Amino acid sequence: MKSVNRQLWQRFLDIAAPYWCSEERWSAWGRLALLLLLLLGQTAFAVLLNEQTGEFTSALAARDEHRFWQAILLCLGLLVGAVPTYACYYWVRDTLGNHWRRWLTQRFLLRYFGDRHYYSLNGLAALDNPDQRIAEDINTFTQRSLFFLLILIGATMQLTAFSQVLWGISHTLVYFLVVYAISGTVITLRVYGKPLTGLNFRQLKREADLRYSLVRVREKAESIALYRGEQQELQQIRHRFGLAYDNFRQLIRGQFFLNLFQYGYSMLTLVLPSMLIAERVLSGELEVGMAVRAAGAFTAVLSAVSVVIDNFESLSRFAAGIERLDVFSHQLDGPAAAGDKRAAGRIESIEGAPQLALERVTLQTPGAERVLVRELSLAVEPGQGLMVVGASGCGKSSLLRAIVGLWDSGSGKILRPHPDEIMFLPQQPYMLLGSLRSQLLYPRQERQVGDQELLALLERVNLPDLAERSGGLDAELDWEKTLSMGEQQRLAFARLLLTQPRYAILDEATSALDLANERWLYQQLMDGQTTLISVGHRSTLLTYHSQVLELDGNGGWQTHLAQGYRFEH
Ligand SMILES: Nc1ncnc2c1ncn2[C@@H]1O[C@H](COP(=O)(O)OP(=O)(O)OP(=O)(O)O)[C@@H](O)[C@H]1O
Repeated sequence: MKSVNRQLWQRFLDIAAPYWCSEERWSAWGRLALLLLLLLGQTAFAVLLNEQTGEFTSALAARDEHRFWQAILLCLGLLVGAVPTYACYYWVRDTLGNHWRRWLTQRFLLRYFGDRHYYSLNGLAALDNPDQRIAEDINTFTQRSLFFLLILIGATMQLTAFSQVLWGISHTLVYFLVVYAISGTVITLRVYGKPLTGLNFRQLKREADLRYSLVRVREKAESIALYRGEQQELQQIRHRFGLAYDNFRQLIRGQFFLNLFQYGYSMLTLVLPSMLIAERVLSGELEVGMAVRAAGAFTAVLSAVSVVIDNFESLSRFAAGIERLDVFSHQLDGPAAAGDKRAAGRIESIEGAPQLALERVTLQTPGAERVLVRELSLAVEPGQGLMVVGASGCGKSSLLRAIVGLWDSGSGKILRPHPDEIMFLPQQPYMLLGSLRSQLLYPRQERQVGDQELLALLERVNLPDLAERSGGLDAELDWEKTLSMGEQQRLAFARLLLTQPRYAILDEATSALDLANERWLYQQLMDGQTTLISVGHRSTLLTYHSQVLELDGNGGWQTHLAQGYRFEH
């Protein structure tokens, strides 16, 4: 238990500490200091109010009108200061939490998009739902961290302030409290600690899985509708909901036993302090008001020493969230940090080379299940296009992935020009959410290109009326749903013509087009300075390339001159 807790504490620090040392540290520490001041104010007001409550109760018992009204007036005066102190406390706390969340989200996002982790971590079994971790777990982390930090500090202040009051009234009550609180905390941690944290961890995952399956239905609505796959989807979503539901049922059960313990523990204290000092009040040694003060101080000290017990449910949820963020953070630090002992080696990458070349490249699938290409060496000189051919599943797309650096399992060396000089067109074009203008400029939105040039570009890819019928270059539509696959492929080609990279890698990028359109687009590309590397199943494409690389699917390969090559696939 001890080592688990220490680990958790370390994990917490790993995630939390960078913000407090960052460029925002001064405002962060400033806000925290203000919060502590406000907390101190809260404790002071609580002590003073408790004192005056005892005072006017004693005044009532003594039927002393003057003393009573004096205490009431003082109480009201204290409230004038207490109310804004309490309200400001929450305002400052939540503002600090919000700033921390912004900073931490930004940091995770940069790491997620850096080194293309969003791609390499995709589908990793150890890392479910990174989206939920970024959108929700970070928010919960920052809010809960402040919440617990402050209640711990608040509890310490409360303990210091009220235990003095209580000590002045009765030593027995203090001794009793210490034993009572320690035993309660130990029982809670021992009995409920692990199971509740585990259940909360699973709950977060299952809720995220459920949401993801619903998002998928929204994204793939048309395919599901065409297949009439509603029953299958419904079953799948029900299954995921069932898992979340069952886990939550277990959580409720665990929570029930925790509540039984918590309420038994705290309700006993309604009578215990009065029982322990009753004799001294009855004998006249203490005033009645003292009993009220003692009860108030007792409750305050008890809630201070019982913070773990009282907040155990949310603490276990917090611990589960820390674990999820910690795993995510380690995955973002790279495979070595995440403990990924991949069987295969890595293909070395050299960027900024004058031309594309492969030196003794052996390419494997990411999990090293299959060797797709063995010891491949070739160079693609400028103007000398390469066409990759072979039967379906032999590894053509995978080789292209390796060429652009997405896959690197294997050995050998790939030399490639600077990434800005290469553009990849996948078979399924990516249509971003945004205007027609941003589709054309993607992925470099910052370029200043005039409307006339963009309209001319649309004409060049045989989409002359697209802007007009869509409502102009700035119209925002769901392009993936409103354009046919062939139109999307032509739009993607327009990006290529606009960018005019030195190398274009086309993975069946014209598969949905008729031959005339395909010929027209390739011809446009040939007029520029772009060297092509294509995967395709049509022999008509050979014309635009100088060499052919043929893969046999078992690691074997052969190169041929494109001219005179006989297409067999
Ligand atoms: N992420 C992955 N993990 C493991 N294996 C994969 C992965 N992606 C693809 N594969 C496997 O790698 C092999 C090559 O796939 P690839 O997509 O490169 O084939 P291809 O030659 O482009 O096929 P097609 O002509 O049908 O598009 C296939 O057997 C495929 O199942």
